[in-house]
Amino acid sequence: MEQPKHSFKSGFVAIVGRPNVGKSTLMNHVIGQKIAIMSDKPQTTRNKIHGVYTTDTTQIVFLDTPGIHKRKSKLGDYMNQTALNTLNEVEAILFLVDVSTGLGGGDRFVIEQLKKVNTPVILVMNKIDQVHTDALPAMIQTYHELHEFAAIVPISALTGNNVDRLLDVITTYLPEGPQYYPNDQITDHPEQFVVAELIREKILQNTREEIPHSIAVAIEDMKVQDNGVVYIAAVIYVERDSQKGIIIGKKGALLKEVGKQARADIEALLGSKTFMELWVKVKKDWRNQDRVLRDLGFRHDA
Ligand SMILES: Nc1nc2c(ncn2[C@@H]2O[C@H](COP(=O)(O)OP(=O)(O)OP(=O)(O)O)[C@@H](O)[C@H]2O)c(=O)[nH]1
Repeated sequence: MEQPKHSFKSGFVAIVGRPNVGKSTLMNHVIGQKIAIMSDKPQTTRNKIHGVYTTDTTQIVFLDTPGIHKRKSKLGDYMNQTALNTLNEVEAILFLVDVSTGLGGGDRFVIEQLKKVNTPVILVMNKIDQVHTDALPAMIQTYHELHEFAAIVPISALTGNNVDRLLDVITTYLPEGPQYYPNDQITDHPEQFVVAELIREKILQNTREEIPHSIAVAIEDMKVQDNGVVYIAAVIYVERDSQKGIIIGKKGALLKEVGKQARADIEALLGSKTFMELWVKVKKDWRNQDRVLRDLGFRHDA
């Protein structure tokens, strides 16, 4: 994946909210025809990707964080540590509430969890088509007193009212970053693109110009093992033997460091322990080989 020439902003945003507040409706509206990735396979990881919104200048990856919605578990009133880890890692959290039913116990529970993380929380007051606008200021005040939200955006996910503004607000919280996903690729394995991109990023961060941005990372295997650990086998493709040597480093030191740094990010993203194997292979002129490009999940315009 080439780095875009102009500045590109990207990042992960978690959506939280009790059942029925309109999370799926919002996603359908935002992603619409631009739907890039929707996995209907049973979850291989705990953080499901809801959808990916891509424009010329931005990519927002929306994550579902199932753990936070649970009021009770076997351990009682406990909070899923995985969900908390995710919420700490994302750029922003969208907290959806339903203004037509008002503030409920479910909302209060989620707010308590949100207080445990430092990530900016955008309060999204959904279903404003169901209430008179005069009623909104008092509702906003009620939420305002419960938590210090980074922003409060009233919307109707159903009609699309004010959703553009919500996207603008989200964008202000995104750092400059790569386009993690291709524009129009439909895949059952959305996580693999991100995992590959994170490994590639760590290689570039740990090397100098001698390793071009054109290196590619292909995920050969990614599966959840019986013990819950996600096994990842990845191949790093370079064009020359000298590049292979650089990436492996003295006694494998550089590759080890790349693996360590990538794993930390990947574990935070997936919410699971991982075991990762990395290989470096030389594939001369791989950039000109169409089939290889497709195997690597590359866009044709890349
Ligand atoms: N009037 C109105 N109805 C909405 C709006 N957004 C969602 N709904 C309706 O609310 C219901 C629940 O919406 P969903 O998008 O399924 O809610 P969800 O949060 O994804 O629900 P879970 O999957 O149970 O977590 C559906 O009947 C939607 O049509 C809105 O802005 N206005």
